This record gives sequence, C-alpha cells and structure tokens, in this order.
Amino acid sequence: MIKITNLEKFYRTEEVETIALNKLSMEVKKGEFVAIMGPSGCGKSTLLNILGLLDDPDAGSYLFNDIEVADFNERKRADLRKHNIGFVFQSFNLIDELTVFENVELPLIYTGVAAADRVKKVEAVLDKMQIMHRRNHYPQQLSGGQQQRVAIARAVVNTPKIILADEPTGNLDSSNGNDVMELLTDLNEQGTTIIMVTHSEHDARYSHRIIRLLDGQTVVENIMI
Ligand SMILES: Nc1ncnc2c1ncn2[C@@H]1O[C@H](COP(=O)(O)OP(=O)(O)OP(=O)(O)O)[C@@H](O)[C@H]1O
Repeated sequence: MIKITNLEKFYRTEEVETIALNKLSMEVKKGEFVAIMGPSGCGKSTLLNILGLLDDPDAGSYLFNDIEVADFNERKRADLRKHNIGFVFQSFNLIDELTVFENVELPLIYTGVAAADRVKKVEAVLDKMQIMHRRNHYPQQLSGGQQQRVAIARAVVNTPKIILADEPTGNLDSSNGNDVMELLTDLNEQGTTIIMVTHSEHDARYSHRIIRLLDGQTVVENIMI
C-alpha cells in the first residue's frame, strides 16, 4: 500500500541545513498496524506529513497504491488525500465553532457527498464511536477522551484506506488512551491500515510492527507477536 525508497527531506534556513529524512526506506502493507517510534527530532512528524501527502519530499520515491506520488503537486495531493487518508492528532484538531456533528460532516462536504447521505454516514459513525448523545455539543464542552472519539469519527467517516495517527493518546489519561487504542485496533481489524507515531511503548504494543527511527533513518524493526 505504501512503499518509500531513499526518501530525503531537508529544511534550509540561512545558516543551517537540517536533514530531517536521510534516504529513508520502508514499506507498509495493506491491513497492517505499524507504530513509528524514535527520539525527539528523529523525523517522525516529517515522515507522517509526507506519508499523509501534507508535504512533499526533496528526493526519493513514494509509491501510494503503486502510484508514484513524490512529484504530485498540491492539488493532486489534496485530491488523493481526501479520498484515501484519515488523520488523528494528539491535540484532536477539531473546529471549536462547529458542533460534533458538523466537525464529522466536514470531510463529506469536501468530497461532495449529498446532504441526506451525509446525515446517515455521520450518524452511523457517531453511533459506532459512542458519542451520538453529544452530537449537538461543541468540542470545548467535551472531555479529552470524547474529543478524540469525535476526531476518530471525523477521520473514518469517508472510509479511508489508511489512518495516520500522530501521538493519538498524548493528551489523554490512561483509561481514555486505552479506549482510543481499542478503537484504532477495531478499525484495523475491519481492514483499515494504520500508521501511528508514538512515544509510548504501551501504545506501540497494539501494533503489529514497530519501525524505529534515528536521525531520519530506519534503525530497527520489531515484529510484535
Ligand atoms: N519547519 C522546519 N524548519 C526547520 N527545521 C525543521 C522543521 N521541521 C522540522 N525540522 C527539523 O527536522 C528534524 C526532524 O523533525 P521532526 O519534527 O520530524 O521530528 P520528530 O521525530 O517528529 O520530533 P518530536 O518527537 O519532537 O515531535 C528536527 O531536527 C527538526 O528540528
């Protein structure tokens, strides 16, 4: 599903050049649940942004479902992204001015789904995430665990092929964190590929495989049993 080869990303300022990804290669197969770990500054967010088509690499190949996307322009990236990729962030990234229902509806508006179908899809996913009773609340009226359930609902409402999660439990207590990991596990068992950046060895144990990065390179891969 994802194959990157010799991927490079540099950040240049006037004085210094930082190599964020240094000829990084990795592969993620359809249906896998992969954790990406490594010390601060090793390139995890940079990698996730490129995998999520939010940013482009400076060199190397990125095959998404066998299509070379490394040289896609922003418009083509956005098109592929909105139909295929769901994002879950540490800080939830919900829109405060929109209700729970409206936040989850947004990706369906972007992909042109008709209003009646939107209602059905949003209600189904809110039900699945057990947050239906809060559909008319605003994000600030919800607990952190509830906000992350809404964010996961928003990530999956378009039935993406892949979910990219950046520290999804980072702002949650352990009980809410475990609930979020269980939700991600359920989605994975229903066929969604998941790539999750985490600092938590506990959360990483929910995955099938850990890719460890250091200085923009893969250093080791652990298969979970
Ligand atoms: N916009 C930017 N401009 C300049 N340098 C950057 C920029 N973004 C990231 N970097 C640098 O690139 C390297 C990789 O950063 P990245 O954010 O991908 O690391 P990370 O592994 O996600 O770190 P953390 O765990 O702290 O979030 C770091 O050395 C960082 O300082």
